[in-house]
Amino acid sequence: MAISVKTQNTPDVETLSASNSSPIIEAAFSASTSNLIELANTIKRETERLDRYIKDSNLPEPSFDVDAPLTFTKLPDELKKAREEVMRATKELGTLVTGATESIRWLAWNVGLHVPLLCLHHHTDLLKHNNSLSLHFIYAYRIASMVPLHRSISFSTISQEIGLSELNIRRLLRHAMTNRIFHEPVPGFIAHNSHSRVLTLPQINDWVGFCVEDMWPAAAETIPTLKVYPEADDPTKDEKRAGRFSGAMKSLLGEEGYELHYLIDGYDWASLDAKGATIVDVGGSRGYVSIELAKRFPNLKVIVQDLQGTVESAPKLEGEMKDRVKFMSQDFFEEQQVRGADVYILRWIMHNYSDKYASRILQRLIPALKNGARILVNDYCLPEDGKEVGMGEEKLLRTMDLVMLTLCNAQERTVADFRTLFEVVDGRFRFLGAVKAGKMSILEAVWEGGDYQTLVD
Ligand SMILES: C[S@@+](CC[C@H](N)C(=O)[O-])C[C@H]1O[C@@H](n2cnc3c(N)ncnc32)[C@H](O)[C@@H]1O
Repeated sequence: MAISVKTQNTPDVETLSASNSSPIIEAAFSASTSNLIELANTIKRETERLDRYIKDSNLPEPSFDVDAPLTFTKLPDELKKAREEVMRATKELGTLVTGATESIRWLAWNVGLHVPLLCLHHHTDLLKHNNSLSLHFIYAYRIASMVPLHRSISFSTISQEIGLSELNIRRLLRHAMTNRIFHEPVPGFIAHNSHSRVLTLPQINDWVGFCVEDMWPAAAETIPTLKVYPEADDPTKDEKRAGRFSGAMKSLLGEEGYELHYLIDGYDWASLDAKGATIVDVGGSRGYVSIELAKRFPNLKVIVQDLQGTVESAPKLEGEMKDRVKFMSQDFFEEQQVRGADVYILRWIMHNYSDKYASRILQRLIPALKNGARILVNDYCLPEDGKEVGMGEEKLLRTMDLVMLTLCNAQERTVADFRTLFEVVDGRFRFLGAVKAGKMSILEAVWEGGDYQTLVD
């Protein structure tokens, strides 16, 4: 399937700085700045739409109550935008009424009072250092699982259990409460609310641990490290941290925009199914993408590849699924063993590596490719100019890019970066473009070199 792509002409630095000082651009910029009433009206209008939907559908109201739903209700497509608008406008209005000086002061200090927690931006809010401090305490001392769900517990009991002074427990937990994590129903006693209960979920706990114990210290070291190692393109290895990172990333899977149907419905698998195509899921983990594909398309044959340990922990399949979904160990930095497949999928792989290593992954595929073979990359795509996605989503993508630098010496890429990567690896790849699929994109290239036999034999 050919995917069309919008070509981008990136202005060079001189053009940019010249155009930045242009009065026309400045006028357009200030005209596009929302005023307070407009923002407030947007919040009111869109909140009313959400509220109406919740009432009409007899859904529980969002609240901080301990038994309140832990995620905002799943919305029909036409209302998803309303929720995004409420989050965007609330944040913008808060920032405007805070003013530039106070905004920057408190951004650095990180009180973040007007920033909604656990909304679209919660990934980035967890990175703020004072929020990280109180969250780190809760994570490191397992406070969320120590507090009974429907009863309160005193600071002094916690103090006896964990051997920290009551003073320090109180100040750390009362800071967390300013972020709506726990509440103090009577002085000296804390109890769960919905935002603290969420910390008892294992994958959210992994996410928080990964933010406060891996990303937070790593972020503080990033600039000093860049001064010593300006290239920053070799992958880092730490088994314990890699495990927590993987758990944290899996907690994203249930979230809006990451669901598998975006990949399954976002590509023409039906044509491949019609010809009984073979798909190789490179770095396919325990096969959850491939198993879904095989369930939906009964003639596809899928080979899931990963490192030995992961393959050994893959689920044992039964019946005809066992015949169509195979697991094999394959290091993607070694020559690809499955020759002549129709499609090689790289889902959530390339963003883990700098260009130096991502290009090796593509190179190792080449000896196995037949003419016309497709390479599908399912990954985030950075916006080219900040205008393709909303501010919230752009923040998420740009933060993810910094996280990949901080943690893995890796990077997110724009569509143009992916195109260049394929072209630089081998001119016989023809890059076909990208389509947006939820929060990620599906990028496609076709191999127009000879068949693997002629290359290898
Ligand atoms: C971020 S996960 C992506 C998993 C899966 N593709 C998905 O979409 O969820 C990266 C996967 O690459 C695997 N991996 C890491 N290094 C590898 C290597 N050198 N060769 C093959 N697989 C590797 C990991 O075990 C893990 O399953």
